[in-house]
Amino acid sequence: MALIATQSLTKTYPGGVTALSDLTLSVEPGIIGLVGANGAGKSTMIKTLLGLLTPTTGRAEVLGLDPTASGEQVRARVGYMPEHDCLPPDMIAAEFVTHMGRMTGLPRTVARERASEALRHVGLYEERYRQIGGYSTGMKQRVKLAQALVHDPDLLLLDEPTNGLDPAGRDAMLTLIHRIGTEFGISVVVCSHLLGEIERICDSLIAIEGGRLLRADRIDAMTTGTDVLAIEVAEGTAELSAALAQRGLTATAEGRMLLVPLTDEATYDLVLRTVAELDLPLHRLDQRRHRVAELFSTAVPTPTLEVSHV
Ligand SMILES: Nc1ncnc2c1ncn2[C@@H]1O[C@H](COP(=O)(O)OP(=O)(O)OP(=O)(O)O)[C@@H](O)[C@H]1O
Repeated sequence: MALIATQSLTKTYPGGVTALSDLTLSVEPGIIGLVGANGAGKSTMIKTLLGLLTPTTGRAEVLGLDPTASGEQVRARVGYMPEHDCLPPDMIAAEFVTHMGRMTGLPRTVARERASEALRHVGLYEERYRQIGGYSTGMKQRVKLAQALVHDPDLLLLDEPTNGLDPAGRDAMLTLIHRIGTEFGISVVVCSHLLGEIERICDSLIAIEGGRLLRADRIDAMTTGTDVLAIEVAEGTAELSAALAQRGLTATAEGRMLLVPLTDEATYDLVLRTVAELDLPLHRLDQRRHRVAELFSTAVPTPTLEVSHV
């Protein structure tokens, strides 16, 4: 069974903005990145999956349930971390998370135990009796994550969990999300406009732009090998390029690398032989892989979408 599936999902807000347009996708359990520039429709997608927004047309399915018809059942099995600050500053973290547990229907003592456990998982156990208002931004994000975990969900929907964090805080949050996804066996959908940072912790990606689906697939399927061979030598790049040309291989320079078309296995041998004959120190020889960022580069420029350069 798919973790999440949508068929022609479209959401137009009353003002006329179409935030999601004809989205059809299916993703398997795991850690899934929902990536797109600001305004791409990520939050709308999350709220639709939770049953908080009703699709204008089309349908969604989460854990085999229709969130429009069975919103409560979906929310009983899904934890949600909203994007914006929504924490009561005067409340003690342990009380707040317990309260959120009670809201999901847990008995008082169970909710209290689960709250302590969730706060331990996010690294706030020692600080759990402090008022939330005195917490740092990173700690507040962790409380939001703890309340999403308190009822032991099967799926977490995290809306921009690294928002407002410095690079070290972002790293720590991503490591924590990865741990939750891998060690606890909970599937996670993590929204971000920063492709580079979530790409490394996710198994799959849903890439959207202007409400339209660019691609939903496993990351390894998006980064298959290209038919280009990248060669880097410590010195003698021009010399190598000329020698390759003599052997019928047209090399294009890209920074310190030479790129040659990879027609078959013989191309590797030809390059290796040429490098050896010229006695050049070879730094790198590998088949170029597609990068996830290429998904976005063919579409309308998205200045707010930061991509990794690997
Ligand atoms: N309640 C609403 N009423 C009208 N338009 C809305 C509403 N919420 C969102 N939108 C619009 O829908 C589009 C998608 O917004 P959404 O918040 O889903 O995008 P996002 O990818 O989550 O962006 P961000 O990262 O900035 O939150 C935007 O053009 C936004 O202005």
